[in-house]
Amino acid sequence: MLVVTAVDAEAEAVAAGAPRLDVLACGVGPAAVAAATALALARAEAAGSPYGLVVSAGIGGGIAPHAPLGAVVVADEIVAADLGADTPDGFASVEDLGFGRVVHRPPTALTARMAERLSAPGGPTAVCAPVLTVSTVTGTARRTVELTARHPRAAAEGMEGFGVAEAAAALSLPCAEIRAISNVVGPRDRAAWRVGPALASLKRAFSLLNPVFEEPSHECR
Ligand SMILES: O=C(O)c1cccc(C(=O)CC[C@H]2O[C@@H](n3cnc4c(=O)[nH]cnc43)[C@H](O)[C@@H]2O)c1
Repeated sequence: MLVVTAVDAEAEAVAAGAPRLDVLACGVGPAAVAAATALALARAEAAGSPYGLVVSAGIGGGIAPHAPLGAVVVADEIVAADLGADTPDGFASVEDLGFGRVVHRPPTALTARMAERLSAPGGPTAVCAPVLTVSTVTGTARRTVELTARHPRAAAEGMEGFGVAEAAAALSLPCAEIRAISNVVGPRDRAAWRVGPALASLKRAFSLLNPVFEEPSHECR
């Protein structure tokens, strides 16, 4: 399997927890990761050693009350939350508009196994819920209210999951997403960010998840 992160610090945390996995830092935002992930997947396939699963991993914003700082969110839906049109009647997604998709669903059995493993004693607080992908980080109460009204079950926000999922889907591969919570989604407050503890949670999560990724049905090819 291939794990895709945005930045090197996230890739290092994943590799420290799961040293045998292929991990690639592909840049920030859905477009950067979609392009780099598609290239990596296509190259692996052309070389005769295709991947069987792609996982988007990194830090993310936690949506109250679902995901507190340090928690780990496993996506049961990977949602492009701002891909659409602003209209006088509110936001219309590209799916509403009839020319695209805004949700990828990871394999249910895989996300259930991931959540189960993370709930082991000594593991981080684990939540299985939709994770939103945005191109603009939420930084106001108004935007938070708007997003949570549209996605009441969502527990986290990041900037890459949907891009990774689109690349995986282009090669007919399953995709999963995992976010370790570094900040609370809401009015911008850089001083409240806890990036170090979130990276430690990400590392711990991947060390717990190793056995799941080595199970035959999700085996790296
Ligand atoms: O300057 C800011 O206010 C600010 C707020 C949140 C994130 C940033 C970044 O530039 C980091 C983006 C990077 O980290 C992931 N991430 C972490 N927290 C969030 C979030 O609350 N919403 C969206 N993305 C987040 C993201 O996946 C990127 O890789 C700056």
